[in-house]
Amino acid sequence: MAKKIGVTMEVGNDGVAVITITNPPVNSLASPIIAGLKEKFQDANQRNDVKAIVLTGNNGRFSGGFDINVFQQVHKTGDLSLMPEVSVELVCNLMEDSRKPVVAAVEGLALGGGLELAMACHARVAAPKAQLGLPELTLGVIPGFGGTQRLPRLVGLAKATDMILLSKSILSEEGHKLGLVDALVPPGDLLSASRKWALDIADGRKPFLRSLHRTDKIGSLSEARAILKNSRQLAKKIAPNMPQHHACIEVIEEGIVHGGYSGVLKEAEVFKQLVLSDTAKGLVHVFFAQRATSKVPNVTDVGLKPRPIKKVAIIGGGLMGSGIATALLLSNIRVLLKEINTEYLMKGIKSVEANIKGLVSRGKLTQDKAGKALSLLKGVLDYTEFKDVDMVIEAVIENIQLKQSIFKELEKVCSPHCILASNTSTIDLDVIGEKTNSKDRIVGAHFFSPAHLMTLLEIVRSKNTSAQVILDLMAVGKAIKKVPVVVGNCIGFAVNRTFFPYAQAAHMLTNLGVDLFRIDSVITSFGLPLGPFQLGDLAGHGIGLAVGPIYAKVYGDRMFNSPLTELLLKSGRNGKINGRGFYIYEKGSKPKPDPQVLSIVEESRKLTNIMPGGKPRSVSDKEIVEMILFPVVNEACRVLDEGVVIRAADLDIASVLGMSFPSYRGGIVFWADMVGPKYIYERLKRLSETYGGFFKPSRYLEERAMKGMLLSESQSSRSRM
Ligand SMILES: C[C@H](O)CC(=O)SCCNC(=O)CCNC(=O)[C@H](O)C(C)(C)COP(=O)(O)OP(=O)(O)OC[C@H]1O[C@@H](n2cnc3c(N)ncnc32)[C@H](O)[C@@H]1OP(=O)(O)O
Repeated sequence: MAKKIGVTMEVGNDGVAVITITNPPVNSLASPIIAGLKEKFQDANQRNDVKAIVLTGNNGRFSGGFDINVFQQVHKTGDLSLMPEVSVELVCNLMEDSRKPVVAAVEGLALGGGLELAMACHARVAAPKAQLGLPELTLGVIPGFGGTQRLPRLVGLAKATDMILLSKSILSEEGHKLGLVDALVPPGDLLSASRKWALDIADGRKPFLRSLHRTDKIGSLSEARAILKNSRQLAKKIAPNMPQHHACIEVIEEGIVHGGYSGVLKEAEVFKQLVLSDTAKGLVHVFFAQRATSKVPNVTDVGLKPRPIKKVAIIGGGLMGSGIATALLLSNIRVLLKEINTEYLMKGIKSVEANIKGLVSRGKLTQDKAGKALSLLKGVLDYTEFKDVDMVIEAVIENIQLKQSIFKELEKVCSPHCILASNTSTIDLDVIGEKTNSKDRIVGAHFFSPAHLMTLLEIVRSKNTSAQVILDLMAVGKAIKKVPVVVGNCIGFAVNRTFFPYAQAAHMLTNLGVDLFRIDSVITSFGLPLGPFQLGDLAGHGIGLAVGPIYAKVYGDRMFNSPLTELLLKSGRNGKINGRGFYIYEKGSKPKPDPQVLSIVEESRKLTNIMPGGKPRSVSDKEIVEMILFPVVNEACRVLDEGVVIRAADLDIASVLGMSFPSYRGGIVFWADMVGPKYIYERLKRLSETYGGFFKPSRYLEERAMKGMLLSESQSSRSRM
């Protein structure tokens, strides 16, 4: 059945017209809604029986803002005329400048364009816990329905810039204290209180306030300039590669200096420029791609319901096990943490406590909630209590025999409905479950470190994993505030597999004579938070050395063998964990490049002997980015070709959340499509002619380059799902 969407107006005997937006699930402001609002406001303004107006949203949600699908259509077509005229025609003329008072009755959420409509009303009455914010910058644009002008006038400039630049929403309780919300009432009284408020304005018992005309919260010009100066510094820090933050500050400043209406006009102009920016294209893609991950064919569309998961056992209290335990406890799931002896168990419990204390000290968790979370944790040394757990997550070291024996044991001690998950990052799930008869309930739950902070959860399914088990794990993932991405079974799964050439390419470049600290700095300027060498330090070089052979076994034809990691370890540098790697790590200060590493690099260069003519290769920054990230794109192509992910956009989300690939570049595949498959293919081909198989373009890339297709265009031919 088609969903019912539209705008309705009902005029009561009291002379109040209630205009209601209906566009489930979030009442987004799609073009027909905007047309409907214009029509109803025109009508209400003209009708003699209407004294005052209340604007509200159906089904407990005011509005989630402008319809983001329209941005996507504009990106596909380049046609800006798809954007309806709202800011002046509807918001200023029909609403704010209406001679009849308009009151917003806000419940659930008023975000983006939704809050902007509410701010154009002459008062706002809200139910408790309504979410209010202007998150437009996360989509690469700025508020475009006058929000850059009205929010500062309602909550003050400092608070408004903070909310807009950081895309931070607030609850209606805080909004009430700030003056954004005029009255806070129980949900059941929302409409009656709003009607009354509107009539009070109409009859002169309450002030008729137009937000855009207010100046009482802006302060003096010099105060405003000081606040905007701080905002510019903040923007430089949080968004060095994005245009919308600085553009937004310019627009706010216009309104401060030349008045709100001038600000509204500039806002509309800048908004249109930003909609078409690459940043907006990338961020809008990420918005929809993230939501698409929760749609898994034959899992989420076959009428299955997730089973409740209330108690989880974790085997191994190391870095991963304790992080996973923390994430579960914080979402009120009981955890049994199993270790092999008391010493390790105490260590594991202490790590969980430290994770939770860290959140309290950073103000992210109250003491009360911390106490509640820790009360749900129990340490054990055997399997006695495993009989009533709903799920086990194994998080021991990457040792095939050990994992096989654990799963064999789990099959005996757990109930037959219990989900048996492994947090392995490299080992084939089929091999782990080889010695069991429970292959349908064996699944990979690949968390990223630190597991209580990183949001990606790769759910790895083997050919045998049942749809029910995948659905259950997806539900747990969401409950613990992760973004689950379902992937197929292969060495490295989606993220580690796609990014294994990342460090290798960096090692090759260094062995070709390029300064390793320059490589890190070029890659961080591109937008990744850590360059490949610093990332290696963070993971620990011991791990790199241990998993190398596992990758070499299957992907050996396209690996670059660098002696650098081994030499580094020989010199006692394991990375951040022991304070020394490529960088020096001292408590309380930023990592410092260690000049002593250069002699180790020299030794590596001698051993590999790949510098052309024995001389360091001179490369531009652009070449560094290409030589490091194009091999990653090439591997992403193989991941797509083999059907390791359901859709290319899943790999984008996995790269953004698992590797911190910049979201404003849309993820690894989206970025590659923007650069152009043909260009990437040609560059890799030329590089492979000089430097060999490491750069050899994959069949998938070659095919798409030849046919002029995008990498994201085609579905896999050989699905692993
Ligand atoms: C001119 C203006 O200034 C410009 C704007 O207003 S830009 C838009 C600003 N608004 C936003 O950024 C809000 C974006 N939405 C959200 O943050 C969240 O969806 C929410 C907090 C509203 C709800 O979250 P939650 O309940 O978890 O539901 P969520 O799964 O995210 O969304 C439900 C569905 O609504 C869709 N949706 C949410 N907001 C939407 C919007 N503004 N436009 C179009 N679709 C939207 C989602 O795509 C999803 O669709 P799907 O079911 O087909 O996948």
